[in-house]
Amino acid sequence: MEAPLPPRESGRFVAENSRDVFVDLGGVRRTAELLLAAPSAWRLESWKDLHQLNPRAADEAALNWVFVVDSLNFSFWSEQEEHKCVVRYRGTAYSGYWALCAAVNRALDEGIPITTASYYATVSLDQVRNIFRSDTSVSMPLIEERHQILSGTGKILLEKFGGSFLNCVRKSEKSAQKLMYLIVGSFPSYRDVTEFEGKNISFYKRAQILVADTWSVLEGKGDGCFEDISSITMFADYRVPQILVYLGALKYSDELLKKLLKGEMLSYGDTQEVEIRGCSIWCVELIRDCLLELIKEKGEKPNGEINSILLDYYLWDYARDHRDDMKGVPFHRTRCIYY
Ligand SMILES: Nc1nc2c(c(CN[C@H]3C=C[C@H](O)[C@@H]3O)cn2[C@@H]2O[C@H](COP(=O)(O)O)[C@@H](O)[C@H]2O)c(=O)[nH]1
Repeated sequence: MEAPLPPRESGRFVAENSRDVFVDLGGVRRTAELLLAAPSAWRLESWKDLHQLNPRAADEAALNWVFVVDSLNFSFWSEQEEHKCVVRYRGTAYSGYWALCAAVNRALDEGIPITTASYYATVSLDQVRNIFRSDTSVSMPLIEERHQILSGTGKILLEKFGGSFLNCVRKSEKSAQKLMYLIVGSFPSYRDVTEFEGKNISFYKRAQILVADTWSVLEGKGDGCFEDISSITMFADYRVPQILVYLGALKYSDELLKKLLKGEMLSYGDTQEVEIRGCSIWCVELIRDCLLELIKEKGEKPNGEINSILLDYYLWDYARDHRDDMKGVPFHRTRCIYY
């Protein structure tokens, strides 16, 4: 099989050939203007400042936390919004992605070394059920897949990288692209690839967010000082497309919108599912270009990196904070281990 197009080129190819999802340039500009007004929010330090469950440190243990979390960072949506997995941790109830982080931190507090490869390489399904137990009657989705991925990934990390993700990062020689391809080459569950209009394409959503979270947890310094970090695209999940539609930067055909409003599921690799993910990647690339233009027009210099990672983080957090406003805009329901 020929090598898939890299994520950015895949996004562009999908956007140029999409039939049910469209980038709206007026909405792209309006979203760039919204972001321009909030420069303090989308900065690298926000990864720790805004999120109490993220590690405070920038050391090997923090990296191994990021690695386990991003290996399991997929598919948290529930059939009914009101019945979902919730993890209570230090007095706060967390759902979705944050329920995963809360469960990892709760396990560590309970003395379970969930971020140590020699532990999770041989973890049992019962132990995984206990670690990710919900405080409601709704369990975290795909718990058996999470067990498979944990033990398989732990074994590979032990065999190839001495049990520490830091060794994998160091092999990338401070290149974000090298690290991304080292991750997808070493760990099968990160191979987020599919076919569209006869071409092999890749979104590598979890591999890209793992590179981004590595950059963030190391605060862009030392082993995390990637000279090509801005080549990483937005992470094609099921939340950022929803906020892009809400902000008018992305549009769905009536037929697709009707399907999503009915709660119909899309399978991983379906044409419309690929169009939503690919157009989202390309849409955020255009928002970033437009934002850089606006800053230049204002005669200002960007303070620090302005890249698709920070825009993605900001949009994802914005979606979390505006969940109620977005009630009328559906997210697409795909059950898979890739996002
Ligand atoms: N595009 C994008 N997708 C992201 C994230 C994150 C978490 N990153 C945070 C951690 C550190 C940074 O500070 C980020 O704020 C999770 N996801 C995806 O969302 C979905 C979960 O959504 P919900 O069901 O509402 O919790 C699921 O597909 C998950 O894989 C992101 O940043 N960008």
